[in-house]
Amino acid sequence: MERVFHELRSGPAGLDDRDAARRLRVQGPNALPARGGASWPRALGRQLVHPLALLLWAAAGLALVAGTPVLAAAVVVVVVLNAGLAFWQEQHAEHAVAALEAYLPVRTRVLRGGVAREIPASEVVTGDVVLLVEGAAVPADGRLVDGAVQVDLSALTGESVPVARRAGTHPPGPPLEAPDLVFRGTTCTAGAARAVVTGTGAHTEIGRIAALTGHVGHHESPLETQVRRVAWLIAAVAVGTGAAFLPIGLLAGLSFTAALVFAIGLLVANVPEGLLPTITLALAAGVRSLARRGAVVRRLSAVETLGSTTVICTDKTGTLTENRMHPQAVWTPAGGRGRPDQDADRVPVLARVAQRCSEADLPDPAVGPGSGDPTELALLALAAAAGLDTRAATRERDRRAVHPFDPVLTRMSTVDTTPAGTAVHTKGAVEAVLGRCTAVRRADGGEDPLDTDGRAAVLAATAELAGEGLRVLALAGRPASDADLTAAREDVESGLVLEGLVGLLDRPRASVAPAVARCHAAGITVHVVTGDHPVTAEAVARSVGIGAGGLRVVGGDVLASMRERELDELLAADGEIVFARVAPEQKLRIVEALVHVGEVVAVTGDGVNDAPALRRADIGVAMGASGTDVAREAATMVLTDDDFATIERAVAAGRRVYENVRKFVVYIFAHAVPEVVPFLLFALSGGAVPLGLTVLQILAIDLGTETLPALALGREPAEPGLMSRRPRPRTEGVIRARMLWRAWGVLGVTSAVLTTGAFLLVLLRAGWSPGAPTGPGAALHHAYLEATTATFVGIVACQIGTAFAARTEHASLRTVGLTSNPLLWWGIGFEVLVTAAVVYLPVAQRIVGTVALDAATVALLLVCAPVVWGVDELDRWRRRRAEPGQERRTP
Ligand SMILES: Nc1ncnc2c1ncn2[C@@H]1O[C@H](COP(=O)(O)OP(=O)(O)OP(=O)(O)O)[C@@H](O)[C@H]1O
Repeated sequence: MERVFHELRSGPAGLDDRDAARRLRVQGPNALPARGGASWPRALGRQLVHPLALLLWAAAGLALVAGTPVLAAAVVVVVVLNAGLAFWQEQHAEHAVAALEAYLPVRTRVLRGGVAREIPASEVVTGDVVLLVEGAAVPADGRLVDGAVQVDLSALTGESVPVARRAGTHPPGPPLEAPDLVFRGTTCTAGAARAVVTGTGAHTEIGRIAALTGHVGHHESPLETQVRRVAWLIAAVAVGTGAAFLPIGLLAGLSFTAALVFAIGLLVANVPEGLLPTITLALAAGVRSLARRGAVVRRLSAVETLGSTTVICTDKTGTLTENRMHPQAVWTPAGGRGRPDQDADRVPVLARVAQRCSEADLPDPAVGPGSGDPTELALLALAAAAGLDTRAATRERDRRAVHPFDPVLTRMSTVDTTPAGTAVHTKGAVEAVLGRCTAVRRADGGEDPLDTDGRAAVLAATAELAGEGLRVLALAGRPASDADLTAAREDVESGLVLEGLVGLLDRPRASVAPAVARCHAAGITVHVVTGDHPVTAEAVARSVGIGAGGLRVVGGDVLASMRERELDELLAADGEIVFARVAPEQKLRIVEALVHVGEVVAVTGDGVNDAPALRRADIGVAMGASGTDVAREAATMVLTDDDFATIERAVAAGRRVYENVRKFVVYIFAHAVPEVVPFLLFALSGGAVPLGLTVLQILAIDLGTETLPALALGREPAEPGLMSRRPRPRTEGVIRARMLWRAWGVLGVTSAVLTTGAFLLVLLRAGWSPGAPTGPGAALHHAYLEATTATFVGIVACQIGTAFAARTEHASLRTVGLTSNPLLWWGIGFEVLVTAAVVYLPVAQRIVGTVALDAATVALLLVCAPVVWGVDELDRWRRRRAEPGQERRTP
């Protein structure tokens, strides 16, 4: 041991502050090396060669072979610009996820100059002595110098069974198997130990495993998988339509080259190559805005699952309540109920137990801010108010043995030296302590045996306090002998004398009741899963509105005796449930049953034992402020403020992102109809009606005018009524039949009628009749160019109308406000500029085949925008009237 300290120029008291600061400057922060910035060319390259891009490259090749270099070049421009945009979107998304780490600073406890101190894990240096406790992440590689812990090495070895590590022996062998070494990236699942840091940052085992450094990588979410499939389906349809156009075009009298050019145009226009990156970016934007509001989502794909949450299983303490406890009531067998500040005679006996049986530190200007479990802090406050010495140092000095708080036993005991001799001190849940008592304290300090009446009196007092929502703790003690120092826990915690009860008030957070109400409106069921007393839990649940439509209370013992089928039936029935006195392991059972009955479950947790339930749930929610590192690692989402209301906000955000994806899918799909109809008309009329749109005009729409409004729709604020609808069924695809009907049948057809009408109107105005020649050199050629330009401008105008229509799925545009998405206005502004350039700039005119339009025609075309929007607005109004309240759940 001395050797390792000597080598690291440190000691059992750790480093002093100046030495640590110096080492930090020399060694650099304890951070893993960032991923190489040089990977961007590859990322960009990937966008150029993904399958849809390859399809477009093939189209460009065909265009070249067909002798139309302008078209080939245009397609290449489409591919390159799209790749650039996709690359930018992906980088943006990746940065958003990487930046999340800043919201979750990992802290760790170290000894500096002999004093325990909490510091950011990034400031740990070699030679630091780190204090490892249950639930803590190991911040750096080190060697244990004291104590023993169980560590979960799965991040390094893949082996999920925790292994024991203890100070002492250090036989030769591979470091990962050394019995006294611990590693960064692993977590302690039990025990307590001190370790001296031997390596930080890149000089750790995990730092060496380069592959692990990029763990924030992007896995395709179910949403993206679905959309990718749809994109492929549409690509296949596009290829099919293109291929079908070839013979049709030939039959209608086109030359082979012209038919091929149009076939390629159709294909390029309809391949939805920009869809996927737009979705990734929308998810990332969702993740970023969530992080700013207290919910750090650790996977992009979780955002969409969040939106379909049907059940939230929440803790009580800290999540529904403030986690700041105050002694509100005391009760002693001799004196009965009293208030701690008024009935001073009842306090001292309780205070003596509270003073000793604790691991918390009250805030003290001389030592530092307080720390520890709020229950213990409240009891210590009671002891301090009674004038007892509550300093941790005094407590440690007098302590002879400790049996730590065990969430299954729900009690804790210590054996301490006191002025009156050695004594056992026990505190815990009333049932857990009362069962170990054989006597109660009399007013004169003597003892009375605990008989049935005495027991009934204690339970009645407990029920009364718990009914007021108080957390009730029983305090007990007895004189100890030397045998108690080494005796088993069962024996130490036996023959106790009950001193009395303390009722602690932990107020519900003000934000919770409204959030619960919003969950109910959104069709989400809220169950409470708590280790606390059933009556306390029920009172707190009711006070925040949980169980407004029926509340059942199920104790951990009842739960333990239930068969799986019974549990399934219990959970499938209506109403909400308080699971009380639940052991952490039972949480997993509840979550599994909920998943089994088809619910989408979000579950909260903070302890080491909660990790399996957090992993099993669809959304595991860990507490960032009070939870353990182990719970954070297992969770999908970490709440930086531990507040239940944040979960509800995250669900709302999840729903919003999902709906926004649908919005831009509607928008992107809608333009296919007005683009394809001119080709159909040409083919079906056997060439009597000339083609209403040129291939390059289609490309100009796809490229210049469409992308930005689609991106803006991904940022659309929440639509009114979003949280008064039922959760989306897990099986429901992002693209629904009704949505396609809206995109193609309503928006698409309206646009097609308008733009084709405009095209024919311009031709007819110039004296055209079906079959009249319109090709180069013909008298009607200029009118024909004017007419195709009108189609082009018409489609852009229709898309502007579509963008406004797509902003809401159900509500009217009035309810969201015309200006509530400024990004969309910017997008449309850009769209208009590009269109004007294409129509009026001579170079563009030459390439795209447009001619300048007169003001009257432009004015006429602009009317298309409000018409398309208006038709959809009417359709939404009709749907809202046809199904009033169908989307709402009866409360
Ligand atoms: N430090 C402690 N010492 C002794 N007993 C305790 C201590 N903390 C809690 N208890 C008792 O154990 C019971 C269960 O506590 P536990 O911490 O498991 O519940 P919880 O997790 O705080 O509740 P929730 O699930 O609502 O957050 C409490 O009702 C209390 O009676």
